[in-house]
Amino acid sequence: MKLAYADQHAPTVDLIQSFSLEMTAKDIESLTDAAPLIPAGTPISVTYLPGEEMPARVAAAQAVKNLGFVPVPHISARRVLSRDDLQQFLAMLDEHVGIERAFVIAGDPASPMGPYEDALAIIRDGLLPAVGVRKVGISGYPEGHPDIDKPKLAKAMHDKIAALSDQGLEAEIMTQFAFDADAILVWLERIRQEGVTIPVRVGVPGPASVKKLVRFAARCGVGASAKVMLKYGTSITKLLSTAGPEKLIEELADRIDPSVHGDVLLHFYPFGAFVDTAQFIANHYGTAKA
Ligand SMILES: NC(=O)C1=CN([C@@H]2O[C@H](COP(=O)(O)OP(=O)(O)OC[C@H]3O[C@@H](n4cnc5c(N)ncnc54)[C@H](O)[C@@H]3O)[C@@H](O)[C@H]2O)C=CC1
Ligand SMILES: Nc1nc(=O)c2c([nH]1)NC[C@@H]1CN(c3ccc(C(=O)N[C@@H](CCC(=O)O)C(=O)O)cc3)CN21
Repeated sequence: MKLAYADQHAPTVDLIQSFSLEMTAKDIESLTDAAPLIPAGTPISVTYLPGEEMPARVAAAQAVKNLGFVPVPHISARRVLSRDDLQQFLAMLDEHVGIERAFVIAGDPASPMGPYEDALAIIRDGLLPAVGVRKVGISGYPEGHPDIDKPKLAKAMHDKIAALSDQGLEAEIMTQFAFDADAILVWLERIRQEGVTIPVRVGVPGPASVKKLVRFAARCGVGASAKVMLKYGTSITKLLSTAGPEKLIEELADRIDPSVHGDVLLHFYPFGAFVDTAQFIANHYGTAKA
């Protein structure tokens, strides 16, 4: 599938082809409204946030599937209360949805709420292929992680890729969102030098008020300094103004060299503004026909 890239600047790679999106369990109505704007077959992640019930997450994945998209349920290892709970969640997804993809992440709790310490523990448990999962997303941190040092992140990435490969599963990286093209490009180059060849979906924010961007950045441990936000195309003094990722995407499209940065796609984080994000993508990059 190729999407038309409507910008004047011809990208060196077709960065926007087959982008992915993210929703929460609360976004089913927005997903339904936005569906005509989104190409069939688009992967749509369903987050695993605290305070959501399992059936709501399953219903969201079901809506994704029914509307013609590919559900990518998230599993937050440290938030899983027991192996039974995880098995139940996966069985519900299998029965009511039918999933071929999932995304595994440790999660923010400082210590595990159940038996799974990290994403690797979920993968190693082997429950995913048993319910038909064939492709698994893992994290990536273009700007590093505030609480996990670089060697630990690199080791975790390699261990997860190896464990997925051992089970015959495909792997891809979906990164934490970032505002800084330089940081993203340097990180991509580094992981490729370290031998990571799997596709990377670079996480970018959807259009949002500067206030919301700064709030989410603080909450997620992402840099949003005055300097970085200026490069992104806005100013942190204009808290109520809206900023989209168009400059960041244009810069990435101009500068990504597949021989250096590998296979790179985009993943949009709407932060609650799902319809606005789908509209933004359709407006800027062409309505998406397979
Ligand atoms: N990228 C994203 O979209 C999201 C990221 N997160 C963040 O991801 C972090 C790590 O997840 P993964 O990259 O899947 O790690 P991971 O499961 O691959 O673990 C890597 C290493 O970091 C340690 N670790 C994991 N979570 C930690 C935490 N909260 N505090 C301190 N050490 C931790 C693990 O024990 C392991 O040694 C979470 O802590 C959270 O901050 C959470 C939700 C979404
Ligand atoms: N470290 C870390 N922890 C996370 O939980 C996290 C990340 N990183 N990176 C990005 C994703 C995206 N995440 C989220 C978290 C919350 C909403 C959410 O609650 N949205 C609200 C409205 C948004 C608002 O607060 O204005 C909603 O109702 O959907 C969405 C995405 C969580 N994520």
